[in-house]
Amino acid sequence: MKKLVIISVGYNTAHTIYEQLCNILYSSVDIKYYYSSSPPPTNLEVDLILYSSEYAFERINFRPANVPYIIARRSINYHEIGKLFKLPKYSDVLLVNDSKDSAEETILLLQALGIDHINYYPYYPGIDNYPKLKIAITPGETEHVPGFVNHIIDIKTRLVDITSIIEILTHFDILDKFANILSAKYIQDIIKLIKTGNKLLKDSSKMKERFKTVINNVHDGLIAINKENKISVFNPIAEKIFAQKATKLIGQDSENFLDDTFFQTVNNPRKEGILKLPSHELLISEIPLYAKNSDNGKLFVLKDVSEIHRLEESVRRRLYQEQNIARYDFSHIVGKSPALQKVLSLAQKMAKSDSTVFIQGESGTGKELLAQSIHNASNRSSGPFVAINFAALSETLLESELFGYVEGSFTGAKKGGSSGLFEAAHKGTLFLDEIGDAPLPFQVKLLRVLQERQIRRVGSIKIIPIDVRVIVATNHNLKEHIKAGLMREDLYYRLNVLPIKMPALRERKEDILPLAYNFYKKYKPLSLDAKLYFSNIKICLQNYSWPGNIRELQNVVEYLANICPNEPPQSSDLPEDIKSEIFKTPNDIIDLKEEIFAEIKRCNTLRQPVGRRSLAHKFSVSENKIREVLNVLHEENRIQIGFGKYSLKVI
Ligand SMILES: Nc1ncnc2c1ncn2[C@@H]1O[C@H](COP(=O)(O)OP(=O)(O)OP(=O)(O)O)[C@@H](O)[C@H]1O
Repeated sequence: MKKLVIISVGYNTAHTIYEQLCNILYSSVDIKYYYSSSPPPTNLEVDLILYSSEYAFERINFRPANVPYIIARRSINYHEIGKLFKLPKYSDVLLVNDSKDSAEETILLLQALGIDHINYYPYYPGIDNYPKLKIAITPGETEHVPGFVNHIIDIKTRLVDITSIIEILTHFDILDKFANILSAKYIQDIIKLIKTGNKLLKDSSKMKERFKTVINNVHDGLIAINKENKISVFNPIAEKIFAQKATKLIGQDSENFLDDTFFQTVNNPRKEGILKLPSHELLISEIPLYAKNSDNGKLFVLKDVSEIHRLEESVRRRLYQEQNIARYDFSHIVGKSPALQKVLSLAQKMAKSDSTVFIQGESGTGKELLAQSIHNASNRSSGPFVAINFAALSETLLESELFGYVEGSFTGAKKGGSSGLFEAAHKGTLFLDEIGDAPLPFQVKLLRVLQERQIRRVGSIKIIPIDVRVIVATNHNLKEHIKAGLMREDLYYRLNVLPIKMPALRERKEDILPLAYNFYKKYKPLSLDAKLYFSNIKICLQNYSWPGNIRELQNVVEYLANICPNEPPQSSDLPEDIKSEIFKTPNDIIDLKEEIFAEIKRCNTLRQPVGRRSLAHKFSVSENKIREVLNVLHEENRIQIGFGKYSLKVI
């Protein structure tokens, strides 16, 4: 069996990389690992050496003659970085690693991933000038964290990234055999990441959004070409980008598929460039495979440029939220339906007052968007907008998070104590989301604070006055909650001062298409005309009940933009949930459908006029019923619907 040796400075890194590679290669390659305090024997038999970093390569003097080597490119351990999102903006932290280079490299990597709301200060053994900070972040090197730090965030050892793993597989000539496992592992990693994101969902749904941003960062197209210039890897994202199946291309000469323009794009010293395709633009990076000792082909990493813009936008948006700023105002609320316009005009009046607004509405109808808009139209707009989600905060955390605490008030309390979210909202607006989920014992305290407009930090006797405008939101029927003993009646009446109800999307069908166009333009700014894009599925979108409201519509548009990036989707391309609901046709329509279809066909053959009115007359049903039947036939792609007497045609 071929032998691979991992060389690293510390044990943690060596062991983590060993586990990662065993997971992929266990039956085909014999893997061993060594590190500075357990160096490899000089007579070691080895076919390939993997140095964990440039630093390990320089530091550990193990260079057997004629043995090829790879210096690993390493990526952040995506499972762990959720912890960093919880740090407030501009936190000063030490980034602790085993060397200057690795500390600086980790900082760059984290920043490149969009985690740039923190001020990082590198720290490593031997450094002589550093701030004495309380928080340290380290990728698995906890033993180097200095004693004055009292909060260590271990984001665990960085893993070998997919491009280096492909280099290793190529070297052992087993890339073809493992390509599938590799992409499966890669996908598994992403699935794990999504699972972590789901766990965090309990903490906050916003956290999940941020996770998604990171997941998207690893969703790149990959094409590998071996030294004979044949395509050896063509991952699912590349399949989508080029609308080609990997099974057709693997083993083919790359020149038969990728033309000169593709190769010219990366023919520059940076090995990177933008390729303009008719429907979108791609950022292509070329990575030589196993370049150190011999040419073993190359890997191309493809990123959709509009996707990069979208990610940047979304990271920026998250950071705004971090700063307690309301990002949206009434101009961001899309929709002209009378139901929505009525709500907006009421909300604009409410914005001028300082009384508590009580927003009721199903999940995903835009309650937070409305709350932010009210804040921005109020005379508190230059003050903070602080959102608290009761569904996301555990009962034990609530009090300290909201009211703050003093040093020593409970185990784990920070030195010097901390202010709470009520104080953070001083002179601004406090948005209490999912108020129906606030635990009963806490409701008493909340009521007192709302009445007295003053708080006391946990463990303190000092009273702090607060000047906040309160907006609450709920998707529950709180009167039912009161009956069920889940909500205090006195709190309910304290909050229900200016009630306003966000209508569900199915109650304002006129807004569905404008919203869909709006989201599509955001996802694919360079693509097809939005109206044209949705032309085949307009009726389906309008007929669906949208239980998840605008958030669900947003997701469906994103889904379609991925599934049908280059051509307008058909009704068959819609997600299963939607298809199963809208194609569930009532019996009377099924009974009529075939007869009406036969009648249209007969009229078309005889070149006789046929329209809604004549059909309603012939079958003695209302024109509305005929319209429903025609819509079903149209969705089934059996007829075309136009205008006038000859408007109906069998396809
Ligand atoms: N009228 C609208 N125009 C454009 N985007 C909208 C509109 N309404 C909602 N959205 C978008 O839909 C998503 C869901 O909105 P939001 O978070 O405000 O809903 P919510 O009712 O507060 O949901 P939940 O009850 O689940 O917290 C957000 O991304 C928001 O920007």
